[in-house]
Amino acid sequence: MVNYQKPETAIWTGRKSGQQLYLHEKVQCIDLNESSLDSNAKSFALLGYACNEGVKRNLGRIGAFDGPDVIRTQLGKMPNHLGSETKLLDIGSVQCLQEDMEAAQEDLSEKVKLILQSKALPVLLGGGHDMAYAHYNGIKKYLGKNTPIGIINFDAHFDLRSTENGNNSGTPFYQIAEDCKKDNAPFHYLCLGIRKDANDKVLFQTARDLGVSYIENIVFSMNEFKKVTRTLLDFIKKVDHIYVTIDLDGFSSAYAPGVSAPSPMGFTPKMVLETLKLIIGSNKMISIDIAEMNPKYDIDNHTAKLAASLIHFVLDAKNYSNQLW
Ligand SMILES: N=CN[C@@H](CCC(=O)O)C(=O)O
Ligand SMILES: [Mn+2]
Ligand SMILES: [Mn+2]
Repeated sequence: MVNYQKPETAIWTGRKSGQQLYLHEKVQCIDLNESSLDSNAKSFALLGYACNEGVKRNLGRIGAFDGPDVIRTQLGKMPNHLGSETKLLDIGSVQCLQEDMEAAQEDLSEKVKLILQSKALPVLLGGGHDMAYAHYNGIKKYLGKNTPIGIINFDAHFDLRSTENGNNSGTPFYQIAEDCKKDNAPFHYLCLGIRKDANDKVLFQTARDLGVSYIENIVFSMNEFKKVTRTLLDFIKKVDHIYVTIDLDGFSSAYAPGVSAPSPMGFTPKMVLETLKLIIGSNKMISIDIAEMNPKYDIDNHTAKLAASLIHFVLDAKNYSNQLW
C-alpha cells in the first residue's frame, strides 16, 4: 500500500521578512490531488520518499521514514537567493505503508516522470537508498529506455547487492543493472567514496563484472582532486543525461551522524561541492536526490542541515553556475 502525503505548509516556517528573503516564504506547496504541476525549466520540485522498508529489509537502523520532513524543515529556514522567475515547489511525499516498498517505488517513479515533463528539476528527499531504483525508473520513463542515463552516486557503498533475498536499500543499482541487461542497454554507474571496510569482496567483484567506475574514499579527497576530475570528466562525456544521488552515509560521521550506516572515515562536504560544480557545470544533470537521512540518529540536526545545505547549493549552482566558478 502506498500513500501520497500532500505537502504540509506547517513544516515551512522560519524568520518572516514579507519579501521572500527565506525559502519557507518562497516555496509553493502543490497538492497533486487538487492541481497539476505548472512549472518551467528554471524551477525545482521537491518530492519526498518516506520509506524505512528497504533499510529494514537490509538489516539496517530504522528511522529514514522521517528523513524528508527534517530536510524540508532545515531548508525552509535558509535564505532565498532565487530569482522571481524561478519556482521552488514542494509536491509532497510518497509514503511506504504496510511494507509495500515496491508500490511506493512505482508511485515515486510516476511522480518523477511528472516533474520532468513539467521541465522542473526533480530534487528528491529520502528515505532509504531504495529510492534510487524508483528515481532512475522515473527518469527512464521520461527519456525512454533507449536513452543512456549516467548514474553518479556519492556513497560509502556500491549498493550492488544481489536480489536473491529480495529488494532492499542495498540492491538498487544491481536492480538497475539487471534491467539494463534486459533492455540491452549500457549500464553507466560511477560511485564516489567507496569504503573498502564497508563493501565485501563479492560487491567489488560485482562492480568489476558490471564495468562500474569507482573512486575509493581514501582517494576521493581534495588532495587527489586532479585524479578525481579526470575520472569524472571521462564518465560525464559518455552520456547526455546524469542522475546524481547523494547517500549521506558517504560523508564522514563527523558531518553526517544521522544515517543508518555511518562512515567514520567518509568524505567531506567540500569534496562533494567541488565535484557537484563539475557535474552541474556540464549541464547534463537531469535529476538529483539525497538519500538515507535518518533523524533518529542525528545530533543537533547536523545531518539534516547538511542535506539542506547541499540542496541550497544545487539551487544556487543551477541558477548562477557561471558566477560560481
Ligand atoms: N544502503 C545501504 N547499504 C549498505 C548498508 C551497510 C550496513 O548496513 O552496514 C549495504 O548494503 O552495503
Ligand atoms: Mn547507498
Ligand atoms: Mn551508503
